Amino acid sequence: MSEQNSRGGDDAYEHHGGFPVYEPVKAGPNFGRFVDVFRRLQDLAVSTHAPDDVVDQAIAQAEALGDLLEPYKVGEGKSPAGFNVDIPGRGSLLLPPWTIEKFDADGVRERGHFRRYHLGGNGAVHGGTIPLLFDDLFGMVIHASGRPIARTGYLHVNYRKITPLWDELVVEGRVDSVDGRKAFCSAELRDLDGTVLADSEALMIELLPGQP
Ligand SMILES: CCCCC/C=C\C/C=C\C/C=C\C/C=C\CCCC(=O)SCCNC(=O)CCNC(=O)[C@H](O)C(C)(C)COP(=O)(O)OP(=O)(O)OC[C@H]1O[C@@H](n2cnc3c(N)ncnc32)[C@H](O)[C@@H]1OP(=O)(O)O
Repeated sequence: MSEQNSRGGDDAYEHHGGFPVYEPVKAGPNFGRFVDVFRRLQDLAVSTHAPDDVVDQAIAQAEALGDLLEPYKVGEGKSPAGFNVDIPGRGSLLLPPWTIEKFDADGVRERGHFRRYHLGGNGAVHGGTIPLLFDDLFGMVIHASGRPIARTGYLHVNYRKITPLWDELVVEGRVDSVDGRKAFCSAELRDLDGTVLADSEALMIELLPGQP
């Protein structure tokens, strides 16, 4: 069934701007573990200082792994990475390993942690990782609200406290108001005591037909 957009259109193509209509790519039973193994390697790649011969062995083994996987490369929208909401970070290594707790029209909440890979300085999460979390959340907020596909016009982040690695944290966002194609959104990142570590406001702009 097609849905109406803010201009009253009801065409499925219009709903997706210039995006292709993706079919869900279901992950196999071992894909979550596949992602976990690579997350461990990402952490180790940025937290080890191994002797040269060990680095040489790691290069050889990683190249062998690359050769194993290379024949299975697929285009955008054809890999389970990024499309499986039951896997932390939807199975995408770009995203931190957060899990969706709430996904409905009045907002989206996710719970998770940052890892060594996301280190900035002096034990804190890298300041560029937090906008990534918010930006992706706002994409899902738009999707959950039933609005047509949108891109981020602006994303403002206030860093209120140091965000720690490894601690369980919660992020929650919603659409606050809508003006034609423009959806004004907000979100907060909190620790489990409820302290706000960062908050964000974003303008999500509905794509016109054919816009990439
Ligand atoms: C991916 C699928 C995964 C599926 C998995 C399954 C479930 C998950 C569910 C959902 C998916 C979840 C996540 C998706 C992933 C990521 C989401 C993040 C989204 C992004 O990460 S996306 C990348 C960063 N994003 C860009 O790469 C945008 C580059 N940009 C443009 O592409 C154009 O900019 C465009 C097309 C946006 C607009 O262009 P345009 O020409 O159509 O429109 P125009 O400029 O006229 O603006 C219209 C009105 O917005 C006002 N306006 C514009 N910009 C403003 C600003 N900065 N400040 C204040 N107002 C602004 C104007 O003033 C006017 O306002 P008014 O109408 O009142 O005059």
